[in-house]
Amino acid sequence: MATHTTIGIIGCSHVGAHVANALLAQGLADEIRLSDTNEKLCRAQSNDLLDAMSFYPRPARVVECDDRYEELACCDVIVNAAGHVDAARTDRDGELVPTTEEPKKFVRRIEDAGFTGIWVSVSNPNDVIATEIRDLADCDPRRVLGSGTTLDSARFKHALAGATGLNQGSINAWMLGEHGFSEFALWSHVTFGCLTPEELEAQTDVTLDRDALETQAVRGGYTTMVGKACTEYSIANGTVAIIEAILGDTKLVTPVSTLVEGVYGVSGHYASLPCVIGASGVEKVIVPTMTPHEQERWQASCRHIEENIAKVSW
Ligand SMILES: NC(=O)c1ccc[n+]([C@@H]2O[C@H](COP(=O)([O-])OP(=O)(O)OC[C@H]3O[C@@H](n4cnc5c(N)ncnc54)[C@H](O)[C@@H]3O)[C@@H](O)[C@H]2O)c1
Repeated sequence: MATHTTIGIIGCSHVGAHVANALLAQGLADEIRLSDTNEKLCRAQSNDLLDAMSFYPRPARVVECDDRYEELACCDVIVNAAGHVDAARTDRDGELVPTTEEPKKFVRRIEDAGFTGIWVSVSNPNDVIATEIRDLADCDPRRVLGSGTTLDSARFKHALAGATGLNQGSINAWMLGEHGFSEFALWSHVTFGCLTPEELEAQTDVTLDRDALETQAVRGGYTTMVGKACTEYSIANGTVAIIEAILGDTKLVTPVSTLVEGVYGVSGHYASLPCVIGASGVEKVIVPTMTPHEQERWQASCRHIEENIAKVSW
């Protein structure tokens, strides 16, 4: 673990503020640097977090940086949660044009000010924005990752736990491809404890409706969105799990959006695959053996990301 950990957060509305709170609640940061173009919001979030300091396990500094992005260059990790979630009311692709405008305003400024840490991008469309940040930073791709299907894989486990009555922590289940409607469940690698879905069905009275469970994972965010116009708890905790793996160099294996290079015919942009996360960021991309059907779905999902990338420029 770095001796003095400083985490930057760009965009401190629902997601950014929850990331900050979760980091402080877990005692993972010595300093949090908040940036938001909405200065009133940035001040309010800083003040609210400082008001909570008595209840966190250890003291930390919270620094309000507004849009003075260079002040984030000293961070170990920068979380990008700058976005326009209102444009994603029915589909994350709604944010394609407004949210790809944002990294152009800060990535080069922060890199040129000497940032050498890891970018963890949460903003949507997640794979497009992560590709953009890496292109703008023009850096080792290990230094840039998107939260990708971290959240969707947690949603898949939520659905599977509901269907089986088993604890989510005993379920190993992955959504891969785009963080969006084209993603797919890697059913060939789902396990309950050490049982395959077929073994579980043979030994219990559980019957898994695979299509319905996958739909719950893909569409589950919109159950939350219709009620509160954002999603925040799961993504914030998932992002903090990634940050913890970077700070602690823990070699966590988790699905994140990473630069795809020659995976089942796909190259040149970000999409989610299982990755080993450590101090350098994405330290290894793991390519699971996919069935022919999963390969087709992976390629179709990546085509959707490529079509979106072709619609914007940076
Ligand atoms: N990857 C995931 O699983 C996941 C889950 C939930 C939300 N999201 C995405 O995360 C992003 C944030 O979500 P939210 O609900 O907090 O969105 P939001 O629209 O409520 O807040 C975005 C914040 O970013 C700020 N901002 C915009 N441009 C900025 C810039 N250039 N510099 C600094 N601040 C800037 C805005 O002022 C605003 O406060 C959105 O893109 C959303 O779609 C991703």
